[in-house]
Amino acid sequence: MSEEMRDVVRSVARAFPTAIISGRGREKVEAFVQLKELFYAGSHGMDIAGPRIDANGCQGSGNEFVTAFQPAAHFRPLIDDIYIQLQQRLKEVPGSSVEHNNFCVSAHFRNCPGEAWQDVISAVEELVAQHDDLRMTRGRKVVEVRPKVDWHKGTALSHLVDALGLAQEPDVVAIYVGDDHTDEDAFRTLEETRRGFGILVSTRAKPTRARYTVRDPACVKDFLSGIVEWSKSDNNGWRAKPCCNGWSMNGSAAAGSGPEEAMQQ
Ligand SMILES: O=P(O)(O)OC[C@H]1O[C@H](O[C@H]2O[C@H](CO)[C@@H](O)[C@H](O)[C@H]2O)[C@H](O)[C@@H](O)[C@@H]1O
Repeated sequence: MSEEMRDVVRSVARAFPTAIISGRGREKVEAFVQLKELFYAGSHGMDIAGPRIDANGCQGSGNEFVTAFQPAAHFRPLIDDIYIQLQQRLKEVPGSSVEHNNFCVSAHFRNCPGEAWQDVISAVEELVAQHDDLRMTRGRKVVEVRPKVDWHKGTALSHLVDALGLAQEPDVVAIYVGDDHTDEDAFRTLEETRRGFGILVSTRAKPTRARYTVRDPACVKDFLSGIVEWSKSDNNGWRAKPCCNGWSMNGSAAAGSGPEEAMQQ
């Protein structure tokens, strides 16, 4: 993550509750992003943590994160075992690699020569077939083993909205930005619950449940900067709150339009 992107994400998180929801293990994402203002959901949302909140609902002064929710915690021993087994099975497949993401395991084939990627998929399929409580999902040049629980990036997003007490708030709009196949779960959830909208990051036109598309991370940064500017305007109802669940108000009032208008700029 560039420093410019980190700065703008920090500014967004200081204005509104902001989360990173990723397929990676949570601590990897935290180490990569390095922002204590955020909520983090690793393992496709199966490992959720956020900043410590004090009794008044304000963000505490410490840097420590509070682990808030791990809906597949009991799967951890099985996932550890699957990681070892997959390493064993794929050690002869050139270019393959296996990654432990806490509550799921990724088998990568991005660097496989020729048709070797098919061996990766076959190995994962065979392993998953031996366990009724596991399923295989696909990402970009990666297949993953996940617990068969009804939990994904979309349910994690809904959980955060509920847990932060925002579900009943009028005029709250959740915005989810993502570029991966697995982000479609969150786009779909927002569309179905009408809690907000998704933004797909892609240079190619493709089927998506996201309402909008932007080309690349530079466009995402511009959009987030627009959100930060809008947050300073009188149109932002959160400005009336002294503090709330991990964000605090700062910056001066400025004329601005809504998030959707920022999207279209
Ligand atoms: O954060 P997400 O969009 O949910 O991505 C989750 C995956 O992230 C990592 O894979 C991605 O980066 C790899 C290179 O570092 C690339 O080969 C892969 O195509 C990308 O999806 C992570 O390695 C995977 O385990 C996660 O599933």
